[in-house]
Amino acid sequence: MKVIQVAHRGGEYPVYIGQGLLATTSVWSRHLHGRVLVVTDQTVAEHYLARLKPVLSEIDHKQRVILPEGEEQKTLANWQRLIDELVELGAQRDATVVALGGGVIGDMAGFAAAAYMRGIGVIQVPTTLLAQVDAAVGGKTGVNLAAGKNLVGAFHSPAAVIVDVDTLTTLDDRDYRAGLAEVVKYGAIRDAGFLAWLEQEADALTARLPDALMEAVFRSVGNKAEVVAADEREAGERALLNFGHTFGHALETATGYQRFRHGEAVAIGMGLAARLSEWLGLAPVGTADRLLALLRRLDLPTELPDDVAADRLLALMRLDKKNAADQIRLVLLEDIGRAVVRPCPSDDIREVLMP
Ligand SMILES: NC(=O)c1ccc[n+]([C@@H]2O[C@H](COP(=O)([O-])OP(=O)(O)OC[C@H]3O[C@@H](n4cnc5c(N)ncnc54)[C@H](O)[C@@H]3O)[C@@H](O)[C@H]2O)c1
Ligand SMILES: O=C(O)C(=O)C[C@@H](O)[C@H](O)[C@H](O)COP(=O)(O)O
Ligand SMILES: [Zn+2]
Repeated sequence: MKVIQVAHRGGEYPVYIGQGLLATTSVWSRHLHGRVLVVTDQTVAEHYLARLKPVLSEIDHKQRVILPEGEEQKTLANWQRLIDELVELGAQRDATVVALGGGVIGDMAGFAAAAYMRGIGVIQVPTTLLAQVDAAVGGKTGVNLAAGKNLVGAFHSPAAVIVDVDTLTTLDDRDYRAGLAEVVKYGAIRDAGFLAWLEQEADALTARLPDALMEAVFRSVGNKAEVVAADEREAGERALLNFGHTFGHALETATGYQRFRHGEAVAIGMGLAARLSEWLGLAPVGTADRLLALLRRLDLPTELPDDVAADRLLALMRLDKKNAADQIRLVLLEDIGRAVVRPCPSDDIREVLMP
């Protein structure tokens, strides 16, 4: 097992990465306090809820809630359901929420923990690649609105993150590949050496070879941990983690959170942001093609669908949380491994939305 410590304003928390951790009581014991609410979704419950038995057997007051799955379920209504479950459990300030699942469960359960009694503990137990390399670390929690992605939420650091890479064996191909998009993101924005390694290991990664996969998870979490420790509340550098997301979130919202996985929308968005970076003369010619080639090798989508209008996407991008002074602010590349945030006029953005 490897452990990465993540610093935050209240102290630090460990991210444990290894095999068989769901049932390793010694990893869990010092982080479980008070009454325990385990939050998961149907598919994850079928695969993994029983594995928590040894860990939960000593807890007298516990409850589990199994939510319907999918991005369209990351709603205030389901968040409210979690709050109601905490009340019914008699959870007090010392209670613990266990978020067992992908990023949807992690964001929603984390937000319930952030809000209930103004904040109780949460242990993030990510079971998708995307959640292991990104969503579970850093304390961003929240839900979507019909008007926009993650528009309601809070920063709430977990007490611990338990990454059991064994869970990735049951993940379907589409969700696995979606997770690779966020892995590529770290290489693109801040770690050119990692991107070169990903190019070398693309086949091993699509085949889920254990050594390559473990290395990808570890290096991704390391990158994320460094960024969020330096800028927990997104006052500066953390915004770079939003590379591809301004386009991606607009695409997810425009399609009712039902057509694209988050990672797929981010892959399309990273391609657009890279093309725009080149068109603006910010990144050297060839930067976008290199990134797009890697995304395609990983079987990720890179093109906008024909039936989503550019003006609809632009309208949704105006609601992005990075914006200020009525300007859309985008994460752009200066090169592979170097990113910046820049205000961008709509006419420039149209260049890549309507090429
Ligand atoms: N908080 C953050 O910093 C952050 C970062 C990145 C993404 N996110 C959010 O994460 C969400 C996307 O997360 P996701 O890609 O994990 O999607 P998800 O949570 O919807 O999970 C995808 C699917 O995989 C299934 N699943 C989960 N684990 C499984 C396993 N081990 N075996 C088989 N099936 C399994 C789920 O039931 C679901 O159907 C988005 O809402 C995104 O906004 C948040
Ligand atoms: O941790 C962050 O910061 C990120 O931006 C990571 C993103 O991958 C993630 O999708 C996040 O939820 C986006 O946050 P938002 O603030 O743009 O909604
Ligand atoms: Zn993301």
